Amino acid sequence: MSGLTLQNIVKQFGTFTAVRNVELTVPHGTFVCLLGPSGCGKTTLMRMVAGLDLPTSGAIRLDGKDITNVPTHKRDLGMVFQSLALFPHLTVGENIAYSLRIRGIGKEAQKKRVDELLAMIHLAGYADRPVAKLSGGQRQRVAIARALAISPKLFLLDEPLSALDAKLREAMQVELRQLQQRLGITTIVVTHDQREAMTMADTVVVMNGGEIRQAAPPVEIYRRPADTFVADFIGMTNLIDFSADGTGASVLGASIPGLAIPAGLESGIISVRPEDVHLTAPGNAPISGTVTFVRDLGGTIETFVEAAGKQVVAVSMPNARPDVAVGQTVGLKLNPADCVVLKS
Ligand SMILES: Nc1ncnc2c1ncn2[C@@H]1O[C@H](COP(=O)(O)OP(=O)(O)OP(=O)(O)O)[C@@H](O)[C@H]1O
Repeated sequence: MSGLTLQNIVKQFGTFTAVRNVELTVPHGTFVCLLGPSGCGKTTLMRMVAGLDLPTSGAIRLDGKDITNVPTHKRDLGMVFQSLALFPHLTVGENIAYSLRIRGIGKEAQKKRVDELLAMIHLAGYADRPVAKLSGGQRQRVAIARALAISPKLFLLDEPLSALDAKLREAMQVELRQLQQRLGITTIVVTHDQREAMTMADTVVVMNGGEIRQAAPPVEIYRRPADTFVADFIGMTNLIDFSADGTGASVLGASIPGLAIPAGLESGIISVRPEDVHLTAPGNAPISGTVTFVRDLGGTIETFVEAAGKQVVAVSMPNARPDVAVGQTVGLKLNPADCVVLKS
């Protein structure tokens, strides 16, 4: 298969298991984000893909070839790691040309490639600038260009945008994704920022405790989280207890017929996105509650409702603004198809 395959990767540091039984396929030309809280094993996994660490067991294949024991410099990688800063005493052009120069590529070819890359990162004409005179965003673009100079098969970035302020960071996320799409390069990015992962990735790999909890396209991670950890980590969802009642489930003190509960499960948690909670008149829906807070964010309106002692959030667009006030009793409609039964 063309692309990267991780087969049953385990990494132990002494008796501590930092990465456990990771199976992952990254098809050629796709963009994967490794996402998870601090200490979940993202960097450890990335370092093994880069050849900076050896797995305790398991195999890594690139385009079908076993590269588990191949040293980093023979893996055909471009890397942007936090620890790999630009060379401060070199110019922008010299930084980008570095890996071409050590491969013995001629001066003319180096210059041509540097100009090509500078145009790609919107810094045409910057070749002779000292890197010390660049802004944070410009530096990050130069680090990206330097990693891409040799046209690697695999592009690895560990928290590449974390040092940038929020606005620049968002702009760079779009830029990085566009660049990757233009080049069609297989790319893996480590991040702990769910919004960043959802913006850029074809596949978001959510990790916790050294394990992959879910690997899926952003929309699926968002709409159909696999378990309570993923739902909670992605955030802004309603996590509601249910108990099976024969025809469906009892949720917030009311019966929701048609909710598909796996056989044998008597109770658990469902995830319902706030945009799938529909507010209606109290007699119009099985669940009723009291409005406790309304937050108008301009683009969306969030209505907080307390039902059966639990807080539920409903999100509406301004063109469907709910006519409700704090203290009012409302009905809550949940469509069984929008309720995701989570693994614990
Ligand atoms: N060389 C090492 N020796 C011992 N333990 C290590 C080593 N490297 C990482 N660990 C441990 O392995 C676990 C995973 O670390 P890792 O750096 O992969 O997490 P991470 O998800 O990248 O976190 P962060 O977002 O904070 O960088 C952590 O508990 C860490 O302390």
